[in-house]
Amino acid sequence: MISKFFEIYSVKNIKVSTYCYSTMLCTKSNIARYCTSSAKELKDIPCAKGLPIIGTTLSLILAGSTPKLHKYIDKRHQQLGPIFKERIGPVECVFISDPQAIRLAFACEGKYPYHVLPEAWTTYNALHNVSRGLFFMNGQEWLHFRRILNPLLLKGDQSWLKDCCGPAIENLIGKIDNKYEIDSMLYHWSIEVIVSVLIGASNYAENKERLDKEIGYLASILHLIFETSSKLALIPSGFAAKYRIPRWKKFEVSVTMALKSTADLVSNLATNYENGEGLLGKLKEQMTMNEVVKIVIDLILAAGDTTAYSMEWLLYSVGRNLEVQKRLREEIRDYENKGLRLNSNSYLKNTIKESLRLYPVAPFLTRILPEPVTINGYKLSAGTVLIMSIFTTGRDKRNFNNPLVFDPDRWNRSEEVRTGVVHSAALPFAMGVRSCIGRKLAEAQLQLTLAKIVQNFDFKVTNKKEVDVILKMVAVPSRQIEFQFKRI
Ligand code: HEM
Repeated sequence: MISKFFEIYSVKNIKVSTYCYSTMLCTKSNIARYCTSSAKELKDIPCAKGLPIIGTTLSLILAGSTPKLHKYIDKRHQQLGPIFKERIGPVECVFISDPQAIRLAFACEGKYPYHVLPEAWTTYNALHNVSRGLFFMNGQEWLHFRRILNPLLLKGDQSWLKDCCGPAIENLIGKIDNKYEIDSMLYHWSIEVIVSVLIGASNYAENKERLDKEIGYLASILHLIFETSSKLALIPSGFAAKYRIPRWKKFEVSVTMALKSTADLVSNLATNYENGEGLLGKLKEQMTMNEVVKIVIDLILAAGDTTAYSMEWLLYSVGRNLEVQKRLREEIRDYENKGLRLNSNSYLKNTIKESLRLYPVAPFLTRILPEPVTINGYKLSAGTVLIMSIFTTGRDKRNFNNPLVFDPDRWNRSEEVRTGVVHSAALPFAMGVRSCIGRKLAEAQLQLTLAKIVQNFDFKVTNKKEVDVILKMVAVPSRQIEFQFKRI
C-alpha cells in the first residue's frame, strides 16, 4: 500500500561502495552500533510475511486500512522491533523507529535528499503535464529553489513572519464561538496567514475584507482535495486514472480547481500588491513569474492542512488539560506585564512541542537512500526506501516517560534529565536540509494563536470519549472535536 500511496523515485548514479557514516555520529558506542563489520544483510531484517504481489495489503485492510496505518505500523514495531521490512504492495520498505537510526538516516540523506511522493499527485502531474513546487522537485532544480527560499523563510530575523500572523489571528478570535465548525475556521485561518506572508502584513490588514471571499473559496477547495485524495489511498492511481473510476474523477476535478484557483489568487496578489512587501516581492526579484506561481502554489497547499490540523490538535490538548491552560494564561500575563519576549524554554513553546510530539500531522517521514549504509546493524543498499515511524517514536516509553500523558514540562530544559526526553524522537518537521521550509512560520502561527486564544477564552473539549488519530493524507481527528468556548 505504501507503494500505492507513493511513487518511488529511482536514485540515479548510485555509488555502490560500502560507506561508513561513523563521522556523523561521533561517539564510540554509536560507531560500534552502526558501523560494525559484522553487520547483517537486508534479508536478515525482521520481516512481516505477506502474499505474493499484494504483500501484506490484506492484513492492513483487516486492521482498518489506510486511516489506521500509523497504528498498524506501531504494532509491527512492537512485534518485530525498531527495524523491520514489509512489502505492502509491490515495493519493500524498511521501517525504523529508533531515534539514533533516524538521525543517521537523515545524516546520510545526501546533497539532494529524495522523499517518497503521493502517487495520486504524481499521476495527476504526469497526466496533466503540470510542473510543481519544492515538495515535488528533485536534484539540482530542488536545490536551486530551496537555496532561494531558505534565507527568506528559515534563516536570520524572522520577526516579519510574526507580524504577518496578526490579522488572521484577530479574525479568528472575532469568529470563534460555539456555532461554527472549528476545522473550517482553522483552514481559513491558515490560508489567511500564508496570503499575509505573501503580500506583507500591512497590505493584508488593509485588504483583508476584499480578499476574504477568495480565501474562503480556496480554503473550501483545498479541503475538498484533501477528502478526495485520501479516498484514493488503496487504489493504484495509474489504474484509477486509466479506467476513470469515480473516485479518480472527483480527485482530478478537485486538484484542477485547486491549482487553478490558487494560481489565479497568486497572479492577482502579484499584480495588485506590487510594492515589494512580503514574500512575493522577494521571490519576484529572483525568479520568473511562472516560477513564482509554481513555488507559491505549493507553499499554500503545504501550509493549509498541516497548520490547520496541528492547531486543532493543540486546542484539543489544551482543552482537555485545564491546568495547562491556566498556567499558559498566567505565563502570558506575566510576560506581558514585564514586557518580556517569550524565551525558548517558555511553557507556551513547550506546550506546542508536546502537542506536536503526540500529534505529528506527518506520522511517517521518508527518505530513499542515496548510498549504502549500515543502520541498526543491517547493511542497506542505495535505493532502499526508508520509512521513519514518527508517530511510534513520539509515543515510545523508551523515549518519553509516561508517553501518553500530555506534559509540556517534560521539555523544560532544566528538568530534562529527570523527565527523560529523547529530542530526536519527536520530529514533526523532519530534520536535515529537506526539512519543512515553513517550520518557523508554523511555529510562530501556533504560538501567537494559542496565546491569543487562552487570553480571550476559557475553553474545554466536551467529547465524552478520547478522539483518535486517523490518517487522511495527514493525521486528523477520527471525529468532530467538540469545543466549548467562553469569552473572558
Ligand atoms: C505545523 C505545521 C507543519 C508541519 C507539521 C509540517 C511538516 C512538514 C514535513 C514533515 C515535511 C517533510 C519534510 C521531508 O520530507 O523531510 C514538510 C515539507 C514541506 N513543508 Fe511543511 N509542515 C508544516 C507547515 C508548513 C507551512 C506553513 C509551509 C509553507 C509556508 C510548509 C511548506 C512545506 C514545503 C514546501 C515542504 C517541502 C520542502 C522540500 O521538499 O524541500 N509547511 N513539512
